[in-house]
Amino acid sequence: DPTVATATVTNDGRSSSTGAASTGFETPIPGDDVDITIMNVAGADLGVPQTVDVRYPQEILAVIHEGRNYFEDWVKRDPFYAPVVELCKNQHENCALWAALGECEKNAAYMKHHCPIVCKSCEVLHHETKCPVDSTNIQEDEVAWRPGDLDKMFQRITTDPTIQELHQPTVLQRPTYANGDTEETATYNLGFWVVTLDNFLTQQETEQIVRLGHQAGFNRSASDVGKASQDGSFTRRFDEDRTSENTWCKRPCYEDPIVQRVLQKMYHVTQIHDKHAENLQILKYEPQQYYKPHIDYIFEEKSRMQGVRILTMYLYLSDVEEGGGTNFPQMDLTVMPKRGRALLWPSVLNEAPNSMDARTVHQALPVLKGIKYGANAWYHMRDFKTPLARGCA
Ligand SMILES: O=C(O)CCC(=O)C(=O)O
Ligand SMILES: [Fe+2]
Repeated sequence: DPTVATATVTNDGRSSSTGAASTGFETPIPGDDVDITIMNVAGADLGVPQTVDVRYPQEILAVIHEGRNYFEDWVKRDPFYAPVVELCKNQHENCALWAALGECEKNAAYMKHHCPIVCKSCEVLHHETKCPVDSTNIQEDEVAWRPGDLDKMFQRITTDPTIQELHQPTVLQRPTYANGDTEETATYNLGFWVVTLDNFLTQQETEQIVRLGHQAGFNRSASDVGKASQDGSFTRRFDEDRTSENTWCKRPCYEDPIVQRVLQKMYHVTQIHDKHAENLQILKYEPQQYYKPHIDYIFEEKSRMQGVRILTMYLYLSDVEEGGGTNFPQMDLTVMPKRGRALLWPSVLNEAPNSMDARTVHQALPVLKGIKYGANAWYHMRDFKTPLARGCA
């Protein structure tokens, strides 16, 4: 109803995975002499005392009451929670209000960590205890890219004589014109780096990865990355956004000698150690299957041990008779599948390599004829394999 004035309660801190960390609700009609809020010590035993908004007193007090029961009956008594009893507290005065307005679900990423009692989510603090991220502890050499390294990597890939000879890199997009090129003469567009390497994999290598994928077993892909919405915010994807199937190249696939050779080739090109990479994610698309526009960058990982995804190396493992291109809608660019071809693009900015490059939205267009096999290699800012082994990734 457009005539109803709304105010916005904004959870401070990070933006949420549901986009705006906000909830619209009615404010008193201007001129009303109602005090909007009264400060109250409700829930002072559960962390920061909670503001009781006079428009929702019952709801807020009910949330606090339930949260207290949860804390007293479960968290304090169940040994499972012992490591986090002291840590689990509401950290913001509006936790109860937000919970009453449904924010524990709508804005779970922020709420579960900052309002764990009213959201009944003390267990998430286990993760933080088990998987601590101390930014002062991160060694320079543990970071894949410092500002400027992204450009340096792509400059090297596109000029190194050995890479030229072995893989024939093609620049489809780059941030500025190369020396001597002009708008008229350039065979690429300007934008974030997009480079393909034809003949990156041999037929034997592609066939082996596909075989190992089948051995591991393909499953319908689940949500795992951020999806661009119209307002530029990002939400968790729904399964309809991705109809392909995938599997992960863990053991024994990861230890296969042919896979190890592929990983060495990837290192030769990227110069990013394999420990920064997720296990290859092997994909299979049958006719009509697709993956809607999304970004590979994951906001939540900024504060995790592994850091954000900085680079995607996508491997085409089959020729596709028709369709199945990888399309970058904002850049009007489509890369067609070709067996053995690798496609490289960054998810972050050269000057700020922890920050997302929002132009990198991409999709897998529907396969029209034939079967498409591919594989994602996602590189992270920091070591991915150690947190993976600890259950922290
Ligand atoms: O299959 C493709 O062409 C792209 C797949 C993709 O973007 C992904 O899996 O994240
Ligand atoms: Fe992707």
